Amino acid sequence: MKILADQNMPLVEAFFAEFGEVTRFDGRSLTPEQLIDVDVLLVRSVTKVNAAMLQNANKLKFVGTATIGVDHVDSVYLAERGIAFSSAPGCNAIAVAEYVISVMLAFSQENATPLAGKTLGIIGVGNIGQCLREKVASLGMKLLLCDPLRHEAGSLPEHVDVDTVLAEADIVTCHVPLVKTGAHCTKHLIDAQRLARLKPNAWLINASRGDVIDNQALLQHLQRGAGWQVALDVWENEPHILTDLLAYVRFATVHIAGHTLEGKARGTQMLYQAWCQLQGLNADKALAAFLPEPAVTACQLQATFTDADLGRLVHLIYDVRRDDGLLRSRLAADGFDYLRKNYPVRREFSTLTITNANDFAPVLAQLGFAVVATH
Ligand SMILES: NC(=O)C1=CN([C@@H]2O[C@H](COP(=O)(O)OP(=O)(O)OC[C@H]3O[C@@H](n4cnc5c(N)ncnc54)[C@H](O)[C@@H]3O)[C@@H](O)[C@H]2O)C=CC1
Ligand SMILES: O=C(O)C(=O)[C@H](O)COP(=O)(O)O
Repeated sequence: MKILADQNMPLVEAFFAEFGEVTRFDGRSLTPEQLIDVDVLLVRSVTKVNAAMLQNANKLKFVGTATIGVDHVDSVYLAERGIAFSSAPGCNAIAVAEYVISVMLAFSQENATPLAGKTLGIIGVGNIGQCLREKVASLGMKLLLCDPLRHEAGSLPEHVDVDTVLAEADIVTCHVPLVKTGAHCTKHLIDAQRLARLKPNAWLINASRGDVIDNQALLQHLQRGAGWQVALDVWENEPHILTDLLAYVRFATVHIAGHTLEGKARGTQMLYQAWCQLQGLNADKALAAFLPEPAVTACQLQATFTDADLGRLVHLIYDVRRDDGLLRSRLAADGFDYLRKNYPVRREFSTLTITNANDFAPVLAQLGFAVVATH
């Protein structure tokens, strides 16, 4: 059996080698010819899987994307061809939520203003939005939650509309899927008019898809002097991003919000599980067996630890400024995709065990750290 897998997907050999021969490909330059005689295709977000790509796929039984987003896959076409399809819902939700927390704490430090008391607006309260909502629950922030689909389904009674979020939140973060048509279209959900609703000193974060915010409109607002602080992980027209924006964006990263080692590896594991289910097999391989020991695993707090140290602790595990620095120093020389492919290892908060947390135990546990109870 032939398995074709994106070269940026970890652990494919560990999970899939028992089923056949694994060959790797470059996600952006896959051609239809490479799909001849292939049984299983495993992609990431940069590969368009559609009728044109699959025109020569004579044996394809299964397509898996090790991502949350599915806007690059024509799932209707796959269903018509009888090709099974699976994505990896929630695989890197923790990573994206931790990216947002790192951004907010960095903004908080740089502006010498605490997060407590601020209003955080979350647009899209699915796996990522919900994970973020839970992680920040002990930080003393007021939350405004916007998800019309969940509201209509009766699972988010506290929903507020997007215009209210934009007008009232101090921090706005986007976690919607990219949907290009229909009543809940999200392409340019935040357009020039909606941007104009933002508070003068708002912090705006996008780690969903670049097209959700009209990048030209954002640039024009910022050039005209809008005082927002902006963090963009995703951009319109990746990898050829609007570089004029960089001068106005405080934290600019190369679509890596979800790229913890755990998040990427979980994506592969979920495809392995989906493939096993399709084959009627037991999925008995565990992810933990394949993950390396993190470089830092334990941290003991001192009695002098205060609220102001929370940012330092979070940034010990993940500081968005590292990735902003990589983009700014290396984008011109190396390019967007090279930086994504060679992304330095990043681990989740849960890999750090904290002792002596005392009064900070609840907030740190809520954020996702492994807190050792003290008596
Ligand atoms: N930057 C990165 O590295 C990553 C980006 N993503 C992006 O984040 C998106 C969201 O991920 P999840 O939360 O896991 O997806 P999800 O499908 O669990 O949740 C998305 C939520 O957005 C809501 N939604 C849809 N249209 C909306 C609208 N017009 N206004 C407000 N809410 C709306 C849905 O009802 C749903 O609850 C993904 O589709 C993907 O594009 C995901 C992972 C990593
Ligand atoms: O899961 C998603 O959706 C994402 O955006 C990924 O985390 C990042 O995409 P790729 O690494 O697959 O390009």
